[in-house]
Amino acid sequence: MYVGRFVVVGPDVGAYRVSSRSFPNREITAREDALTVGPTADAPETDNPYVSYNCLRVVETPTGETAAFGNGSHVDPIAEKLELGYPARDALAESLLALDYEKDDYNTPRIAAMIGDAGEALIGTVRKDALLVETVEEPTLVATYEKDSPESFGLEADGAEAAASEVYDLEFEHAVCAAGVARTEDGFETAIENGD
Ligand SMILES: NC(=O)c1ncn([C@@H]2O[C@H](COP(=O)(O)O)[C@@H](O)[C@H]2O)c1NC=O
Repeated sequence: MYVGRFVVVGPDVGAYRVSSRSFPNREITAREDALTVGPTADAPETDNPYVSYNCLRVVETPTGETAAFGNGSHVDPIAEKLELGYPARDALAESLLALDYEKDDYNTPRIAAMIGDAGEALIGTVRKDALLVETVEEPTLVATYEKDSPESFGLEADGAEAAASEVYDLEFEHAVCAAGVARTEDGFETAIENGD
């Protein structure tokens, strides 16, 4: 099954996977304050605005650290609103709605998730027909296609590296790269899985 990009999030661990038919030559790199999806050195040039973006950011909010992740440029306003102290629900809903679903051939939804340092976790998506933002108590998945409403998902990983490799290895077709994030006693740890 092809579900496109997806996030999984629970109170302690989260992950984001890029699956792609149209632009598989991509990788995640660690920048100073973000994990970024972008083309590999040998990738053909593209002007597709949805190919490169910060997919995961860890920010300081007025109440502690928070990790935000998703499938596009909405991750930045979500992170910035969380830094400003917006309630997590509002940061997700306002940013998803402001940027809205992608105006491509598939009306691709935007998906997002966050984990706060007290274990508060939320997931959200904006589709052509809906805006959904939910608090989650157990690992939950939402994808761009097919599984496009949040559903319970048995993520077993208990660390960032394990989460990135677990979602990368899932059976869903056209895996490209993945990021993982986990809450630890010393703040959030992140990890990247770019395959072989
Ligand atoms: N975020 C991404 O990495 C991403 N990659 C591709 N897209 C969009 O999804 C469309 C379909 O891509 P694909 O056939 O690779 O699933 C692309 O034309 C593009 O508009 C993306 N946008 C949302 O998921």
